[in-house]
Amino acid sequence: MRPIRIALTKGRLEKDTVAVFEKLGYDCNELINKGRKLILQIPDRNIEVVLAKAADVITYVEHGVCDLGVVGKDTIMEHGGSFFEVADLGFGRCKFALAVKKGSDFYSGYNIKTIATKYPNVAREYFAEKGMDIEIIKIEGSVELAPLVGLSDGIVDIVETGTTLKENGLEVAEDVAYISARLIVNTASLKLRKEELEPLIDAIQQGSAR
Ligand SMILES: Nc1ncnc2c1ncn2[C@@H]1O[C@H](COP(=O)(O)OP(=O)(O)OP(=O)(O)O)[C@@H](O)[C@H]1O
Ligand SMILES: O=P(O)(O)OC[C@H]1O[C@H](OP(=O)(O)OP(=O)(O)O)[C@H](O)[C@@H]1O
Repeated sequence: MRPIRIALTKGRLEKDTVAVFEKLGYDCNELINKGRKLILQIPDRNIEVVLAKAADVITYVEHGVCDLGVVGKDTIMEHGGSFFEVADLGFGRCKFALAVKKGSDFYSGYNIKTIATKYPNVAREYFAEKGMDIEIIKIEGSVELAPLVGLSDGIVDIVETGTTLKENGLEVAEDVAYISARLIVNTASLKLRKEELEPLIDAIQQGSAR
């Protein structure tokens, strides 16, 4: 049988995830000195770590080629999927928010409002719950630009420190959802490799507790 495989989101969540493994005493040499390598070994635990883009972490876990995944709640909310979310790891904290130009009232007037966002499903669901019709424009990055140049009335985006909003004359109108890194697990793996996975899930959960 292959080693237990964990898909890890590249980028902002990477350092904190590796810190959890280090706290558990795992040999993280390959992870720390990874270069351009994408599959890395934690040799003393017979664990393989796969580095992937956030949405792909879900894909690898859903297909069962990875047993576990570390991914932001933002990605889970946007992409959904069939897996178990087993732990809130408490790092990668930020939020989804509706933001507008400073001093403007998003809800004023009767026109259909336009939202620019990298997260169309999250935005659609948020306004659907309010029973509000909106137009969504998908943007790939630097979403804060959209209301500034007149493309949209507001944005639904990730806010962490609030610096990007502040430096661009925008402000939070409403908080949409709390975000943090989550541990996800393939549904079949949890049954078939229960004896290996349960202690590992518990350990990662404990290692992530501050
Ligand atoms: N300020 C932030 N902006 C974006 N994501 C953040 C922030 N703070 C924490 N996160 C979390 O970190 C995760 C990874 O973010 P990161 O920017 O590294 O990758 P990404 O969202 O896929 O962006 P990109 O497409 O630019 O690679 C996010 O999914 C989110 O859960
Ligand atoms: O509240 P802050 O601490 O300023 O962080 C929030 C910013 O960080 C993210 O952008 P990212 O850096 O991933 O770039 P992007 O806009 O190209 O997605 C997010 O989309 C916001 O723009």
